[in-house]
Order: sequence, then structure tokens, then C-alpha cells
Amino acid sequence: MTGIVYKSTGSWYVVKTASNTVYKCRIKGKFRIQGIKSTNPLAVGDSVDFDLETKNNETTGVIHTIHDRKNYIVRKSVNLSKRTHIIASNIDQVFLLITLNNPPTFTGFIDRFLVTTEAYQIKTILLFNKIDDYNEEELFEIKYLQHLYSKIGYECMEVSAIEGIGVSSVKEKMIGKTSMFAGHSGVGKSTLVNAIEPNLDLKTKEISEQHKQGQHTTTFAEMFDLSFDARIIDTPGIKGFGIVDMEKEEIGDFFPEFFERKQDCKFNNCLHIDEPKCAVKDAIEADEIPYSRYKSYLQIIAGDEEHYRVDEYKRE
Ligand SMILES: Nc1nc2c(ncn2[C@@H]2O[C@H](COP(=O)(O)OP(=O)(O)OP(=O)(O)O)[C@@H](O)[C@H]2O)c(=O)[nH]1
Ligand SMILES: [Zn+2]
Repeated sequence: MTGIVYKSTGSWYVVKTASNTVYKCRIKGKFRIQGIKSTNPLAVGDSVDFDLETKNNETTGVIHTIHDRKNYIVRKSVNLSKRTHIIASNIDQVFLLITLNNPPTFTGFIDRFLVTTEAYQIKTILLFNKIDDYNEEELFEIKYLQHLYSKIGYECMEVSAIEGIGVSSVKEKMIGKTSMFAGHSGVGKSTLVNAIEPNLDLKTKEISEQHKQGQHTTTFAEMFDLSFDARIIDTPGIKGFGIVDMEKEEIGDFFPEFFERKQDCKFNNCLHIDEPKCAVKDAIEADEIPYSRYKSYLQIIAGDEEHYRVDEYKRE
């Protein structure tokens, strides 16, 4: 049988088949996935094959195969083992909610987020929420940001979770897909998800009630089916998207408008910092690439170096 992991407790997995039957499953023996040093072998979103087994009148599944992941997001372990915890996999798209103020979302944050999702190969759609709440000047800035990011190739939408503006367009985008919602605390994620699926809140509560027995409420991701052929992955307690390990040389490749121009740089390993005849810097001079993007890029590069040095120091 084949199914998708909807929930993981670490030892048991809730797996749903294409015919919507849910099985409690465990893993057969030790199970290693090539190339990933991970604390958990399976994550929410994984597609798996399993056999059924009946013991004491209870039928459970034994997972023996995991299908290749299209993508996955990780969280680094806090300890020194350098192992990663896979939060979720096979995500079709992430909606990043953005508000100008209340709370402010700076372009530095948006760009860092986009670099991460580019590295993870997850499509990102930018949702400018709370558009009911802006004055003319602020709306102008929202339009400017939309122009900036759509020019790079990111889809942008204006929404008001509270007034229901744009909500049906978001729902349309979600059909047949597995989506996640991200953004700073207070941008309106819960309000929007509620507007999309008013009953989801209830479902979430039902499930967590059942699991209260354990008390230790580890924040595991969980997948939910919505009423209109769409799935949401909820990652309680996971705010950002974690930092992916990136080489300094590849960060620019996750800025699509830099990557596109890189072939015209004099040096094929150009970092677009102080190299001569750099096509990216030329594009910034010509205002074809906004300076805010370049500034974010430099910040990420600088942060990366710092991170690298700290790691080296620890190893001594
Ligand atoms: N004016 C306006 N307010 C909104 C809108 N969407 C959400 N809010 C308000 O913003 C506040 C935060 O909304 P939440 O949905 O709790 O935000 P969140 O992103 O889920 O926040 P966390 O749970 O902390 O991550 C609430 O007071 C909402 O009523 C909107 O479209 N317009
Ligand atoms: Zn260059």
C-alpha cells in the first residue's frame, strides 16, 4: 500500500492512502536515507509504501519504503551532532505573508526567506495581507514591493484576511496542492487560514485533545486535508524556515535575477562584490536590480562568513 505521512510522533506515523483510509504505521527496522544525516527517518509529507499487519485485532502498517522527496525543510539540532531534523517534505508551495507595519516585514527578511525557499526548491507566493488597513502612501509602497518581486518572478497577491479580499484567489491557488503559510508573528496567518477553512481550527483542537495524554507536546508538523482538495502543513512553534547550509559562492544563485546575469560576469565564480566587469553590479547601477536586493545579498554573505568562523573556532 502507498500513502502519505500526515503526522509523526517519532515512533508512530499516521499515514493516509489515496482512498482516504488512515493507518497507524511504524517503520520496519533501521531505515537510512542516503545523504541525509537526520534525527528522524520520516517526516510529514513523505510518500511511503507499507504492509499491513494484524495483531490482537489491531491492524497497523509497517513502512518499508520511502519514495524520493521532491523537497524538504529542516531544522538544525541544537546539540553538536550536526544532525538535522526534517520538519516536512514534498511541499508544493509556501505563502509568505507580508505586512508593512504592525508588524513590519523588512525586505531583508523577505529576501532571506526567498533565498531559503529557492535553496529548498519550494515555490513561494507573496501575500500582502491587511490591505484593508493601509493609507494611500502605504498602499503605494505595497504596490512598489509587488512590482519589485513580481519583476523577479515571484507571484504577488493582495489580501485582507479580515475582510475576505483575495481569499478566494488564494484558495484557487491551493487546489490540488500541499501548502504552507509563513511570516512574522502577527501578520495574520491564523486569520487567513481561518478565512480559507473555518473548520480547520476545530479539527486541530480535536486532534490535540486526543494527544493530551502524553503531556510532552513536542512540536511536530502535521498535515491537514481541507474541504476543497487542498492540504496544509502546519508547523506549530516553528517560526522561520531555518538556515540552509550554503556555500558563499552559491548564495547568488538563489537570487534569480543575479543568477540570470551571472553568465555575463567576467569571472564565472564572480561573487558580485569587488570583481571587475560584473554584470550584476552593472544591473544595479542601471537600476535594473533594486539596491535592497543587493543589500540583502551582502548581508547574507557577511552572515555566512561569520557563521563559518564560529564553526571553525568550535572545532579547535
Ligand atoms: N486589519 C487587518 N487585521 C488583520 C488581518 N489579518 C489579521 N489581522 C489581525 O492581526 C492580528 C494577528 O493575526 P493572527 O492571525 O493571529 O496572526 P498570526 O500570523 O497567526 O500570528 P502568530 O500566531 O503569532 O504567528 C489579529 O489581531 C488579527 O485580527 C487583515 O487582513 N486586516
Ligand atoms: Zn558578478
